[in-house]
Amino acid sequence: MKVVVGTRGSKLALTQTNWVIDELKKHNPDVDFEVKIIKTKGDLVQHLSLDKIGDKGLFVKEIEQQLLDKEIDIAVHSMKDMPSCLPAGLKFAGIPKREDPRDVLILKEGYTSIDDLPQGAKIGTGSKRRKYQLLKARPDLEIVPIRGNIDTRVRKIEDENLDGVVLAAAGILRAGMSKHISYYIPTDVMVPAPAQGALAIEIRDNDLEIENLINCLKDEETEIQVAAERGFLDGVNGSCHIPMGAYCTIEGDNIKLTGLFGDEDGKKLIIKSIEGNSKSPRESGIELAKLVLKEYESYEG
Ligand SMILES: NCc1[nH]cc(CCC(=O)O)c1CC(=O)O
Repeated sequence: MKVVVGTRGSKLALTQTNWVIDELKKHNPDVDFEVKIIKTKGDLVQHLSLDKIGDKGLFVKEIEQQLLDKEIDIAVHSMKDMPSCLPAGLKFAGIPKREDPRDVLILKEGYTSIDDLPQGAKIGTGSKRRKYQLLKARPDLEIVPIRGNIDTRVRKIEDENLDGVVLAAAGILRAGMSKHISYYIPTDVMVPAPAQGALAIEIRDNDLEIENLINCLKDEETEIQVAAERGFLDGVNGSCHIPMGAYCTIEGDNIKLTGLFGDEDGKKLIIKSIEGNSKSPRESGIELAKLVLKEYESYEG
């Protein structure tokens, strides 16, 4: 059997895709895998701020079309880049074990955490979720909008004379760049993006053969976390124009889900947690979203 795996061409996307293929090969030594790199709209507008172009699915549409057209059999993405709804005819296969969900600071030499940054230090990030949570901890910081792939963003510390940048631990770790990490931001200081650190393996929804092939990678705890966090995302109808995040932890049959939601300019920023059952994580996400939206409507500041 030959299986074609579609992916974006960024270093992170290729690393993630090769990881998936290597894992699948361990369980299916007789299958031939081929990587097909696909350019997406998101790759073509690297210079624009995501806030300005940001329709959902910027990095996935072209890849999904190739799945539907049977040009590829599997697409590998970062789950956090996936819109809530997949096109008709596609679905997620089993979700592999999540990488570290936290955000990290990559800082200029000498600095080691949020607390020892000098007054007014310049930190680069294009994400409102990261920006307003950083400002909550350190209102004096100057947040500088940046974009680009991981290498580019790390390089901007020197090129744009920043004191640091915020990135997902997962991307840095997968890219083998852990030595750059100065500080892991605790999830109670910075709520991660929904499903940050998890991979999405997308397939045709009637392709049983491929679905079974991927089942060996499935991690049940990750699937529970992703269902809860993406339930929250759907419930608040989140986008990249507002600060929004969600993080789920599991203890036995119980889950704890924390959601973050705010307005475009960070004046309202709500963080709320609920407990729920690990058998109905998505329902907890939707319930938390309702509670957060209610609080948002009556927010006094
Ligand atoms: N928004 C781009 C993106 N999509 C996935 C990751 C990192 C890997 C992950 O979160 O799974 C990144 C980079 C980042 O946010 O630092």
